[in-house]
Amino acid sequence: MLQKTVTMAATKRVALVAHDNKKKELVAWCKKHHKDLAPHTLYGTGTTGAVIERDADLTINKLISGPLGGDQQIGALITEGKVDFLIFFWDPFEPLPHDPDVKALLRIAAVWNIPVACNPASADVMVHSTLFRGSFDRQVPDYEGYLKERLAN
Ligand SMILES: O=C(CO)COP(=O)(O)O
Repeated sequence: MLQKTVTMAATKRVALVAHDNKKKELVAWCKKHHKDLAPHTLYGTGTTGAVIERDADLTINKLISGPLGGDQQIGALITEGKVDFLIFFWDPFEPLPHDPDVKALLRIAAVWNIPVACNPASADVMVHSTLFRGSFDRQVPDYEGYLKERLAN
């Protein structure tokens, strides 16, 4: 796959998502990192976003609730180049009716080389990294090049 480089701005776009059994853990993590998160643009699936706003006092651009398509909305934002980091505390113990959407979000994050944190430890590493705090270059699929190649065949 052809790749191109994008440079992330100092203000990051961070998507926050947690399954029901993980929401308390994510809220606690958001409170702990309030200062790290507050300057950035934050997105969240519907319930996660509302709970973070209510309990961690952060402003979240709230999408629709996960089981109704919120994971897919975050995936769409990723393909549009509008998300830089994904913090997704998914539940490793419980199958969910929208498991295909969860899998699709994790897949599209891998396709677009999005840093993903799935638990508090990996999210700690993420926000403490110099890459989160400064600007950084990331390789992403070169869609125009990809399309040109597909049309030539
Ligand atoms: O189900 C989710 C992610 O798969 C999260 O959705 P809610 O934030 O609406 O609970």
